[in-house]
Amino acid sequence: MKTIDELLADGVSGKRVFVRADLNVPLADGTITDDGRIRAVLPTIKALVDAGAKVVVASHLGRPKGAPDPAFSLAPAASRLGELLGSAVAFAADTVGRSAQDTVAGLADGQVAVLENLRFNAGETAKDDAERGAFAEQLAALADVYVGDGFGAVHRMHASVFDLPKKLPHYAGYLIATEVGVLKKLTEDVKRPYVVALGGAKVSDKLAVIDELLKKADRLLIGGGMAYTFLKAKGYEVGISLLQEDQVPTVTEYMERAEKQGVELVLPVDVLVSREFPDLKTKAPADYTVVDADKIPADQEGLDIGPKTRELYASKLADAATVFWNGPMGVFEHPDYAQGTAAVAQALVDSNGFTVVGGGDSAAAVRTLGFDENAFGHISTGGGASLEYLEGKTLPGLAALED
Ligand SMILES: Nc1ncnc2c1ncn2[C@@H]1O[C@H](COP(=O)(O)OP(=O)(O)OP(=O)(O)O)[C@@H](O)[C@H]1O
Ligand SMILES: O=C(O)[C@H](O)COP(=O)(O)O
Repeated sequence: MKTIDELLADGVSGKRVFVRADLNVPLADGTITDDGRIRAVLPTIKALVDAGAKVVVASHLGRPKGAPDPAFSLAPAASRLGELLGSAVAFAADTVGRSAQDTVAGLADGQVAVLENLRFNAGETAKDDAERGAFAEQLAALADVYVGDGFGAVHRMHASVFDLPKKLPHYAGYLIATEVGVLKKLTEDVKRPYVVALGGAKVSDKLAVIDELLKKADRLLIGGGMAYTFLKAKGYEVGISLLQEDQVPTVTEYMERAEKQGVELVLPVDVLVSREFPDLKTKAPADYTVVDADKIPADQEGLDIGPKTRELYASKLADAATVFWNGPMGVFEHPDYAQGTAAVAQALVDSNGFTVVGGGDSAAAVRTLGFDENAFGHISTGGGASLEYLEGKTLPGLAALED
């Protein structure tokens, strides 16, 4: 994989450099609640600015349905990027249309533009190679060189991640180089016990990873929205909790395999349940109760791990030599449901092992709950991406940069 240092050594002054970043930041009412992913790509953008490149930054945000949707505009991320750079950043109101073309054409050397959300175009995420390729062609017309630095999205077979680098000279940015360097350590000689904690809400994406983790980890702790598919597989009532019903047989098989292979698969023993999802805007006190994991009422949903589980998970993390944690243990955006996530974060801070936190929301949770980033071995910007990397999968965005 050629890195940005080689590009800089060759000189990029006056060249249009397309930087595929992951600016998929958490937003509340249009305000960024954690800018970690923007800060993570700054070294790459700054180096290009200093070298006199015309920097064209592109990213997705959320999961809009292939058409413009103001709720998913990248405008807040563009203005935050400008603040962090300390200079104005141009913003194109579309991704490949007239606004993008004019904005890029108007860039002076050392200036930065951000394009509107890549996923406002159906071609970005299209399954059809030709459709993706056609969109990549339009993106390629905006640049001379490609720098891949959106680590959080490298597991996606998307036009800007996979097809575009094939059409332009391509390099890996500093973030991708750092992320791969650290995660590689977890795939090569991992120190044991190796404990993996999994939670979050992207359950269908992440359940598949367990298949591979069962071969690698000594202990798996399951929390967050992921836990309820396991509790269901144990035959428990999960009420209206997040559930991947079609995955129940697979999860049953995982539990059997874990037992056979001597991998400890640890599930919540108690949970915080409520009749309603909390108000994340007002953060009004939630109306919840603590119940044992086999006593979830049919009309309620599990929104965090309970106090007994917090203690149990902390004890299961205490002797770990290596920890990988992806996905909050509960709806941490509301203070009443942040306790499980905070307990796991604290256990990592207390650990003497090498600790890695992966995921946009997990990283945001750690920071918004007031933990010092330096207390962790590494905070990865990729959730699904880091999990799939650990799985040993070929990631489209890395494969394209290696070509
Ligand atoms: N029990 C639960 N029910 C519903 N949502 C939950 C539950 N537990 C956690 N969540 C939600 O999971 C979300 C984070 O999940 P996600 O899988 O996206 O995490 P991540 O891996 O850190 O991020 P990413 O994969 O996007 O980088 C949070 O918004 C949180 O509120
Ligand atoms: O948040 C993430 O994990 C990345 O930005 C990728 O987003 P996606 O899961 O919507 O592809």
